[in-house]
Amino acid sequence: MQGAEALTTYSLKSLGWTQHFVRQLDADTIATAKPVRLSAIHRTRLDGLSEDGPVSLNPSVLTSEYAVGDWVLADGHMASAPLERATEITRRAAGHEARPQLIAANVDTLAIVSSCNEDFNIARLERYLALAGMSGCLPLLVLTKADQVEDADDFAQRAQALSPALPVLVVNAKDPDEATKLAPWCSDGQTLALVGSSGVGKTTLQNHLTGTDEATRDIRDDDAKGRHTTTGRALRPTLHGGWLIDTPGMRELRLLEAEEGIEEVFSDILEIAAGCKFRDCAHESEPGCAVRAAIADGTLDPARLSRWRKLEAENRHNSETVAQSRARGKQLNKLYREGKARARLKRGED
Ligand SMILES: Nc1nc2c(ncn2[C@@H]2O[C@H](COP(=O)(O)OP(=O)(O)OP(=O)(O)O)[C@@H](O)[C@H]2O)c(=O)[nH]1
Ligand SMILES: [Zn+2]
Repeated sequence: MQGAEALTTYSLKSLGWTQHFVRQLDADTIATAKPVRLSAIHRTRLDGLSEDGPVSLNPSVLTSEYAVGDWVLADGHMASAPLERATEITRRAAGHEARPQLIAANVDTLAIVSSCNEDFNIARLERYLALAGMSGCLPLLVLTKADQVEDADDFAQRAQALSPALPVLVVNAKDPDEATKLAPWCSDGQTLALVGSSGVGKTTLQNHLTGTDEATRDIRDDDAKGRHTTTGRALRPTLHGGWLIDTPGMRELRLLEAEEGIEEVFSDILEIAAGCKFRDCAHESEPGCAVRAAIADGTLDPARLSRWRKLEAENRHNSETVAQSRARGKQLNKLYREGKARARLKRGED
């Protein structure tokens, strides 16, 4: 390794290769397979990283079937279809058709970034948690701009109340030492992605984690390709032995078929609703409504109920306008269950 980035090689493990992918190969393939992790998807070409360094491959299926973070097997310059993903982040595509659009694959942890000020919004955090649940990624909550408020811990406590198991970090993203609090989630071949509103500090955190600032990043891209571009940088190595995925779509994720994720985040309400007299109770004016009773006796926060309603309504709206939603939904549910199982396994190992 001569310092030139193009010569850098990685072991499969450090690229994020796990048993999940090994299991998909038969005995013959394992010996000869050339696994490649995709780092950028172009119109007719795929960039990837292999044990032997960066490669450029020709797709064997539509390029829209591939996502940054996918694993493929290379046969010469030909890429196989993507291996079955461990996790999959999709969003509702812009425009009338509203197809599900792949954002990224095999992201281990989805960091939900919010600042400790105007941006802090419990309903939005719940949306992102639902999204993480649906994608199969483990959620991590990062509260930035701790240096700009007096009561950062208060924000952390309110966020923690969403789920006791949720890791919550409070940082001043501009401080490199504080940014390294995210290192455990992007070390040892682990892949991290950041979501959150504009201006909350995602770029600042990513630059610290990858050891680049915008200026040097631009210069390096000029050097490598002879033109100014950051498209090759969708999958970037961190200083800690892991990966960051940052695609344009990652920044504006919307809910898609997130029902299961919503159910998980609002499981307390669903448990209460199980006690309603009518199975299809709308919790409006029906007799024997356990949800309204819980609000009346103070066990359920009415604001939380209305956030749940809003999210459900929005999700229904999104889902109805999505063509192919059923097939995709089934596939997502499967991934979601696998992700949950994997998450449990991981927690057990800690
Ligand atoms: N004081 C303080 N400033 C911060 C912090 N995090 C980010 N900023 C500043 O907020 C501004 C926006 O930060 P970015 O990292 O560009 O935010 P972003 O989330 O990448 O925004 P988009 O690129 O629009 O998605 C910059 O001026 C940062 O220096 C923080 O924790 N404390
Ligand atoms: Zn009810």
